[in-house]
Amino acid sequence: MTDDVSRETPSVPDVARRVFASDRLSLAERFVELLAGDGVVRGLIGPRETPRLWDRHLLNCALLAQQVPLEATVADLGSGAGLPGVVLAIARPDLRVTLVEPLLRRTTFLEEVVAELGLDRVEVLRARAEALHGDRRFAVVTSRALAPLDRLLGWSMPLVEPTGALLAMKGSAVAEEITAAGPELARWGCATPEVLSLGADLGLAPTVAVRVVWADPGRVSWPIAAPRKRGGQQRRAGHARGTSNRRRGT
Ligand SMILES: C[S@@+](CC[C@H](N)C(=O)[O-])C[C@H]1O[C@@H](n2cnc3c(N)ncnc32)[C@H](O)[C@@H]1O
Repeated sequence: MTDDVSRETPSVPDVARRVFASDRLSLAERFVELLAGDGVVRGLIGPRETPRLWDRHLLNCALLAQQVPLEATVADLGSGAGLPGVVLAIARPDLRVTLVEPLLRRTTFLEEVVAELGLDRVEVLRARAEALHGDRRFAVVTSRALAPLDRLLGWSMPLVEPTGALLAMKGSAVAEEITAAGPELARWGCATPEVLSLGADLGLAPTVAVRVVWADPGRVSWPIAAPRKRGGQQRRAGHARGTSNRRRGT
């Protein structure tokens, strides 16, 4: 860390008052403090991110909340320090959020954050996404900075309910990712992805997300099996390796 990087908690921007309900804003502020403090000290957030915790992290993750149906179950894959999962839980207390993260250092931080903020509808699972295949399904499966879309489909779609959606935060290369994922989208039986540009109405730099749903929800059977690769063996998604590594909590 260079000396010129401020570790001070950034102050709340005015726009945050329009993004978070008044009774949830203090939780968002506390989460920013935790990220700027322990999150940086424990190496979960780069010190250079501290001044932009609101703009680059909290606010754009909160924009995703508008896209999640009422009282939905949400799995946030590769949650890291809680982005976007913890922010969704703060912004939308009606949601049931499962934070899925394989690294102990990160799940320990997540459990502390959940306890400190009193987020009683949030569970922390120390697991890789694949370890939940065949075991759990969710209305919405979110992620940010986890993997390119083609790989994300294989990790996420077995967890998506027939009428649910994958909702991934992406960067400006989203169109290229969708093109590259063409064969995987077809193989999994997904509809054409929808690209969302969020935040313009609030004067924020656009946050880009992609939503992927099943093309034919009526044909999605359970457990959702990985579709056959040309010339390859079909394998049951529910028997993904790593299940023995799945643990609740730390
Ligand atoms: C680049 S970080 C992104 C963290 C957070 N989503 C964010 O945007 O700040 C990717 C995270 O995904 C986790 N991860 C990697 N492979 C995974 C998998 N197969 N299933 C679930 N999480 C995974 C890593 O441990 C890491 O915490």
